[in-house]
Amino acid sequence: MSRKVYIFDTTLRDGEQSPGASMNTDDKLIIARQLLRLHVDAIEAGFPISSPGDFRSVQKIGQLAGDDAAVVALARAVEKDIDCAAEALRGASRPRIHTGLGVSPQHLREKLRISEDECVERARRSVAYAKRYVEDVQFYAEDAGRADQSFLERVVQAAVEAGATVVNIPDTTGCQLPEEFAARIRGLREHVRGIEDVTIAVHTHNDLGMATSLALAGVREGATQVECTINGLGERAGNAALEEVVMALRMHEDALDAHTDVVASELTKASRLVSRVTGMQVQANKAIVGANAFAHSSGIHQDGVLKARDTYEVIDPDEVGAQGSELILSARSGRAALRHRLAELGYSFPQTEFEGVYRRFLEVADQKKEVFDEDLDSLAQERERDVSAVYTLSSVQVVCGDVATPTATVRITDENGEEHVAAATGAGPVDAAYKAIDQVVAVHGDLHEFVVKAVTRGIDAIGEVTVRIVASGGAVYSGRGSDTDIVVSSAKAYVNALNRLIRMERGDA
Ligand SMILES: CC(=O)SCCNC(=O)CCNC(=O)[C@H](O)C(C)(C)COP(=O)(O)OP(=O)(O)OC[C@H]1O[C@@H](n2cnc3c(N)ncnc32)[C@H](O)[C@@H]1OP(=O)(O)O
Ligand SMILES: CC(C)C(=O)C(=O)O
Repeated sequence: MSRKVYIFDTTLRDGEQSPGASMNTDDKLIIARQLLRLHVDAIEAGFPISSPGDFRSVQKIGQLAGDDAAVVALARAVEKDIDCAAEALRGASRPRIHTGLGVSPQHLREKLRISEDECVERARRSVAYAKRYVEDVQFYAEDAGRADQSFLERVVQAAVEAGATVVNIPDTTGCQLPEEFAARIRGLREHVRGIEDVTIAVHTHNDLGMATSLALAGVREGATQVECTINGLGERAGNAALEEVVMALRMHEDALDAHTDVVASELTKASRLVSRVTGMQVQANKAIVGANAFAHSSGIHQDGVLKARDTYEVIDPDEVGAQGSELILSARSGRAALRHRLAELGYSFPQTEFEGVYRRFLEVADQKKEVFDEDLDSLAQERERDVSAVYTLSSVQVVCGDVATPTATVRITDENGEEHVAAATGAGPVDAAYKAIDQVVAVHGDLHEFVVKAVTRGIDAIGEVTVRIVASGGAVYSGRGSDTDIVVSSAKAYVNALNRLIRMERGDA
């Protein structure tokens, strides 16, 4: 059995420090319930001295969690903060006070304005003070990533001697390389006496986009607690994303000799919940939980995934509670994906006809970012109509606008393969196109009804036109056409209705 890595979720504390992600107590409770469903080991619920609301959040989450997770309250290395944290945690089954201070030259000199000796002394005192309230005291060495290593070891030694149960080594500014951070953890394990009896935690930030790598580098060197947030929320560029850490540890359990007890199938739900509650959108290409995490839009990838999912997917979407893989149809898609999606929608075409559908699909896809199911319905139905066509509209070109006389030129191919070209003017571009069509097609019907509607989404939607024409004998024929250009849809619909009229008159409808 590999080592267990404790997942310390700080979505409600560091995550909430993301600009724009503030949460009230009710918001925090909603998220805390989901964290419990995920089986995280510790929930950092807030910073009680910070505000009465955060105090209440810690209190309520302490009551909610029961024995299922440690509930953690943050405090500076300041007695009144620790008193307040202890008070908020009163009644929690598994309370933990998380106290500490900056240890880098920048933090000592510029922010705290204290000497190294004073820092060591404050670390010792604050841990010992917190121990008066709770057994479980976690010490953080803020900005450890930029600290002098031997000084960091001195401070951590003091915290361990004062009774810290967990020592948290943050790369607060996310500036280290993974191997540098790993060396810090290694150094601490080699030089701090008694550290083998405490949990080493890593708390990494994403300023260089390496928060997850940094956390895993720490785990490789013996850290057994990772601090992380859902969706990677957190101060500035955020923290290590919980979903990334959990899935990376699942995938590399043997290499890292480590596992977590997080219920991975709850990850997608957790991500969506946090996004909804905080109003912080998850970027589409976010690992594990982004909208595109299991979406494939290029033909080569789609073909591969259709043949065997693992050609391009290393995580089964079900494993993280996502709703399966998705094929996004675009101009980069190939025949395999189109044929597959058409079949799912209930359309199948012989190979010769399919090539025509594919060509039309590419024309539409070149005009649209994404081809939706409704577009495919339209394309497939259009193809089904075209198959029995007497006349096929090859192209329509119009000149129109408020100063031009609307003029249309149409190219129409008849059933013998002969191409006809005609041009006409009209009251508008559609009227002009219909008059040009009338010059080529041997029959005529009076336009009785003309309806246009967008069948797909967006400004680049496919517009579908339905017409009804009345033949000289009074019979009514309908026709339908679709295209991203509604003049083209209109012309196709008219030709489609005329084809029906002709076939009926010939008796072959
Ligand atoms: C790395 C991290 O993410 S740590 C967590 C960051 N989170 C937050 O800051 C959110 C909650 N913070 C707050 O609500 C407020 O900042 C409070 C209540 C903690 C303090 O408020 P104020 O008393 O008004 O102080 P202010 O925020 O202006 O400045 C922070 C003070 O704490 C000191 N301080 C900062 N960290 C520590 C620490 N770990 N231990 C001791 N003192 C500290 C600073 O040096 C500064 O002291 P100074 O006023 O003597 O210069
Ligand atoms: C409070 C500590 C752990 C922190 O958030 C940081 O150093 O980034």
